[in-house]
Amino acid sequence: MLRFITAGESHGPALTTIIEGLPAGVPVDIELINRDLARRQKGFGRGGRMLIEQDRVEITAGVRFGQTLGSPVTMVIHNRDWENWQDRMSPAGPPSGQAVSSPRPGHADLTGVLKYDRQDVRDILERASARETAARVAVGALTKQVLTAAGIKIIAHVTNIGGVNAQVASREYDELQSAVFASELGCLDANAETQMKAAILEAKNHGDSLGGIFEVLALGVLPGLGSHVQWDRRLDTKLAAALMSIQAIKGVEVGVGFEYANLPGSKAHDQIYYEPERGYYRQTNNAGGIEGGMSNGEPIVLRAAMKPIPTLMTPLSSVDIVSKAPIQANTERSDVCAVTAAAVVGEAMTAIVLTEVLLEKFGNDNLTDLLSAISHYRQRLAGL
Ligand SMILES: Cc1cc2nc3c(=O)[nH]c(=O)nc-3n(C[C@H](O)[C@H](O)[C@H](O)COP(=O)(O)O)c2cc1C
Ligand SMILES: C=C(O[C@@H]1CC(C(=O)O)=C[C@@H](OP(=O)(O)O)[C@H]1O)C(=O)O
Repeated sequence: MLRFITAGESHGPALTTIIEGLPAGVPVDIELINRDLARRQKGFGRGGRMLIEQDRVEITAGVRFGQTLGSPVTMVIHNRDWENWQDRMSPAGPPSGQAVSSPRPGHADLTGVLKYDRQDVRDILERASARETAARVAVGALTKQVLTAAGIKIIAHVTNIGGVNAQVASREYDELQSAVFASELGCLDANAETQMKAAILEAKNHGDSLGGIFEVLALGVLPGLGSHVQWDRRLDTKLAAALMSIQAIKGVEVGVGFEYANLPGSKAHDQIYYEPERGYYRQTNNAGGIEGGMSNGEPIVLRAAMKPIPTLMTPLSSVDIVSKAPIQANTERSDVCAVTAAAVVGEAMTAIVLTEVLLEKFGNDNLTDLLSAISHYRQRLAGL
């Protein structure tokens, strides 16, 4: 079973993750992990923190001479900002600086202090912060190296920011990837991107914030990953949970998603065809590559909606947790819009889930056996 956890506070010394269940023999390219970490830091509308950090991964277990060993892999990403926070984040104390007593609507602050019996909102916001997603992106970039060996490619792009929608024509993967990498917002529509940037700037000037939507595409996915036989083994269950687990994600669609509600069955379902040299195929992909909780061999298409960033420089009303008097919410340094970063995290979470179900189906001891099992399965499906 592939599993991972992360640890680390936003302004603590480092983020750490342990991943267990990766096969031995996977070639590990650290620069590909660093490339995704750098992509996650991008995006017009990010706050001052991104000028401080230059995320790079350090692998401290489970990899030797550029290959996984089959043992748990540990990765560390150091927080450069820690240097500025050592007194306020000291594990040993004594407390320094003022406790934060003004919880922000939309953040974990108020419910966190109540649930965990804390008197300083910082005790909650440090871990609730999406800084943690840097560790997830490192895990995703590592699992992508298994997926690449199996011929599976993933890319995410931004389709909406603050109501400005991108028009996107379908393209080959390599073209998609270079267009996403070249765009400041990770958006495939240059005109929409200009309007999105103007909307972000306007929000910033008003002390406001914006959310949006990103789409994740997974190409080359074999049919039969996930299962219809149990609720928690369904691929759509796992992917929706993985995307929903990203801070500020409030909606997930598979394929045409909510649009299904407006379509009759005759227009909704992807009809099935067969050609000897191609096998089974569909001419449409409303299902987004998943039927009955299993991948069906068509591209997987997912969309996730992100709410606007909760920290506002023109703050919302709140209540002081000590005096209980009305107060303005805390105005920490903050992003104005982080949909571009969230898209990279979505790509990582999708990679992790697809790797999990791939390894569940074909075995996770070593890469050689994994690729043989995949090849045998492909041959059976091709009727050889
Ligand atoms: C990449 C990324 C960056 C974020 N940056 C900020 C930020 O700078 N300020 C902020 O208040 N929230 C930010 N958020 C959102 C909060 O982390 C999130 O709203 C909060 O943890 C509460 O969780 P919830 O929105 O899922 O309920 C960010 C989220 C992501 C995914
Ligand atoms: C640090 C990151 O994102 C942070 C997510 C975040 C939040 O509340 O979620 C708040 C901000 O942190 P800070 O208070 O240090 O400026 C963001 O910068 C990151 O993405 O690496």
